[in-house]
Amino acid sequence: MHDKTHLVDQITGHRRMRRNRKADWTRRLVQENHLTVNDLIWPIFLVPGKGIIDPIPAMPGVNRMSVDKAVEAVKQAADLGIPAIATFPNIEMEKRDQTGSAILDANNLLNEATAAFKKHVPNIGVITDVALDPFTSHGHDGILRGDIIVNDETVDQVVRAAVMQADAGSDIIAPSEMMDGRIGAIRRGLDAAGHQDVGIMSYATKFSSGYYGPYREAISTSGLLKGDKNSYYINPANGTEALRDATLDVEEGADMLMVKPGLPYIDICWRMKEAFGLPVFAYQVSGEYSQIKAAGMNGWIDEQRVMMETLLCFKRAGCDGILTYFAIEVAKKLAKG
Ligand SMILES: NCc1[nH]cc(CCC(=O)O)c1CC(=O)O
Repeated sequence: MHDKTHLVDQITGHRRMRRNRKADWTRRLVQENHLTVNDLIWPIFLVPGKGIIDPIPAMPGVNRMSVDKAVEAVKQAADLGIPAIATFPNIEMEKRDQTGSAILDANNLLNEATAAFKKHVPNIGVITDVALDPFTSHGHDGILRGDIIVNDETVDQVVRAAVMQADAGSDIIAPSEMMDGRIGAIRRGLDAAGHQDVGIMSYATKFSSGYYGPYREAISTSGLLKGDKNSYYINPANGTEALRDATLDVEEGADMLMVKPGLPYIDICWRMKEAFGLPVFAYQVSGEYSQIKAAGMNGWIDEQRVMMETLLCFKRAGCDGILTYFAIEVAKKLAKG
């Protein structure tokens, strides 16, 4: 018997957390959260034309694709077991105008792509955005009158666009433009058009964030945008206001909720899951992706490790899934085990 009492023994007594961490098998046994391919939604960028795979400089590894190439890529995503994609179009400049009228073209790039995916890759879900920013000459998500983004007029247009997107085959409408009353209006519009089965994933809490920079390069809105989006996106300082906004979306009929950006707003993910019990998704946005890529490419962090870690953290925070530009890479990694 040795009588040498370490100070630590007096403090911990019988409580030793490291027993469960001592071996790979104990760690696997007690792991609380897991990331699977079923958690992934893959956002993709579309361009007009044929045979185009155009790298986005600010997002290494991410391309803008013409519809034919996107069909091939989406087939690969489906084969890997990814449940859904989310599409964002880079519309020709000459088609952009003050009101984003090209969103009401039934055959616009977005709708053309949806129809192609539904035809050639029927077993993957297609999620489409109804924000006007890819279609406006000023890069704002709504209709600009003077220097005001007009709410109700924008909602009317968004509803018409949502019905057209559903007509083209979209499975879930994901409105990201943060106008008031849009979820209820879209729900009524879809139902009136016979699209009762088309869901709504609300970008319920979309913050006015600097993390969207690379995305704006990807769809060529960065050079257009005058001012900021502070009059419709949420102030990054406000968590309770975000919950209130999401509450309205739930009352108006949202089927799923989204938090955007992801990691810096992970407290909101948790609060939303606790508050509503609805499926909650995080959007690991372009700036989050590019940060990880850039640091990885410089050898400053282990990119693969941080990629997997961040996505697992979303699961721990209560998310049901993540929109991530890493989706294909992650799905391949998970398939290898
Ligand atoms: N409706 C706008 C929209 N749709 C998708 C993103 C960002 C996605 C990303 O950064 O990955 C944004 C934000 C913006 O440009 O203000």
